[in-house]
Amino acid sequence: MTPQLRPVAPPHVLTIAGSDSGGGAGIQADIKTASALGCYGSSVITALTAQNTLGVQGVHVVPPEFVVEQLKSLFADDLVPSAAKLGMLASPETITALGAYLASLTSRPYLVLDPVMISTSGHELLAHSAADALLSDLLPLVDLVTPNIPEAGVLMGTRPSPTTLEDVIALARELHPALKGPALLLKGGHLPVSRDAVVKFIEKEKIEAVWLAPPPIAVIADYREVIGLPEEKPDVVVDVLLDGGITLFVGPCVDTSSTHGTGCTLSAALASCYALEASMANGDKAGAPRRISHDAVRRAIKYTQTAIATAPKLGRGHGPLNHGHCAMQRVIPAPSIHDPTPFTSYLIANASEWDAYVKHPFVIALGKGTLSHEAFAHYIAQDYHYLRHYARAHAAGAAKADDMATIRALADIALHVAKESEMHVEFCASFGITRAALEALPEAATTSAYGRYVLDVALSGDILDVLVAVLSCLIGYGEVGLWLRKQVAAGEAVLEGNPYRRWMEDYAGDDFIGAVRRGIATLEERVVREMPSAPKVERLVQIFAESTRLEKAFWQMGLDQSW
Ligand SMILES: Cc1ncc(COP(=O)(O)O)c(N)n1
Repeated sequence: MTPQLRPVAPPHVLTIAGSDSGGGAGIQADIKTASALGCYGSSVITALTAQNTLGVQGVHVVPPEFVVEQLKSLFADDLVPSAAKLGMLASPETITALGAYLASLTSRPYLVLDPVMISTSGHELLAHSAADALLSDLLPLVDLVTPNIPEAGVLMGTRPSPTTLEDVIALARELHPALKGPALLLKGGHLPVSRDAVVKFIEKEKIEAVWLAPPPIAVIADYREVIGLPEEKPDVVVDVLLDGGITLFVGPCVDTSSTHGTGCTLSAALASCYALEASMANGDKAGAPRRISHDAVRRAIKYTQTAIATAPKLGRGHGPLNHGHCAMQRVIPAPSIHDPTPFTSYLIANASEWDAYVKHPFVIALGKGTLSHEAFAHYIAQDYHYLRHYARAHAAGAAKADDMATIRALADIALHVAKESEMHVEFCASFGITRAALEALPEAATTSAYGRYVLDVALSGDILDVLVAVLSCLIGYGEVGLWLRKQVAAGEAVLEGNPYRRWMEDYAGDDFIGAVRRGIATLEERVVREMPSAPKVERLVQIFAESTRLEKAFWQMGLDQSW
């Protein structure tokens, strides 16, 4: 199935950097990153490099006036980015020209500067003497700067050679005020350390750490100490964020030579994650806070790490990263004020039987009060059976969730379903079917097919599968409830004297609609967090379409009173 592209404007992220003919770093890495993270990428090119995984064979610097001309084309009230990253700036003249242009803007995009100086292959991409121009002309305008340890040394005018985490943090603390403005993310990739060292440090200094690597296991560390073993080997990379406070981002150290373009990728991911968050908060308008959240930093680092860990082995030297590992975000944008529930909208748009389900003849007859008692009684008794499976599916989902919010959301719905089933018992009583008779009634084939499909997905799938399998029923009934309410207002359905009035009011009521909203929010948050791959999205689309088809068959079973 081909996912439909949805007409939602993605946040715009600009890269001001050099071109890498090899495609692993510079402009090429940045645009791939922006696209993979669901942003629109544009570029202002400062230099062309003849480059591959082995090294840089040549550099052709773009005249500074032409760099500014490119910027003017974008900012001429046409393609104005909400965030920009600056990478290889090539010359002090370009830095000065860029600084003057950016300072002249009435509203600057959020700016992330990766002070690229030397390529991984050892080629000088910006003379160290340009550090002064960076410090005086550009850094005061920038919101976040992301040097690695050697680049931090050049900006400080010293040659520090930190050997411990303490040294790295001291370097960050010394450099930050010298930058005169921007937040600092000092990347620790050049000095992997052990998890033990991180734990000791954060406990001693009482500072916050965000663990992207498996967190340390205290009893194992304790055991090592007791039996006198040396500390664990250096297996994590610590990036230090100074933004008023200090936070360590601790990620796994991946043993690989595929690291070409890592700095470019991370800074582009930071600009993208900022832009995504700003678009969620402010609909991509000016006035978003010029401060990147720790969650956005965590997401950008996580994206980059996965790109390193899954890098294809290309070329004979330092290979490029795998930028496309979460490229599905191109078609499923993050929630924004334009569309707060893009993933749910996407699932519905791809479920061809959605309308046939929510506007089924059973529903129409129920709204008019013309549905036969027998048809409704058959339906409600089977729905009682279905709800057992449905409640179990939520409980299975709660058992698979790994965070309290999701556990609570799913357990709440399981409980809600159990309560909802009491309405069925009461309805059945009014039709002369006792609770005992109801429970003894066999499941119709359609009930088994649907109930057990949902349960099967819940037991065999992951948490996203569960959330999607139960969604069609949850939001479909809310949709039916609200649609019937509108039909009543339009004179197409009736409440007065309708034997199914309570059913209609329950599914349009605040209690049920609140559960629908919470279900949608849980799914949308999860999708943003997990960034599922394109094949995973296809699987989710298929699960939703299948449960929608089975929902439609369920109404039909009621009409036909079939077993
Ligand atoms: C055009 C350009 N920009 C930046 C880098 C730095 O990337 P790396 O340090 O991974 O070589 C590069 N090699 N080429």
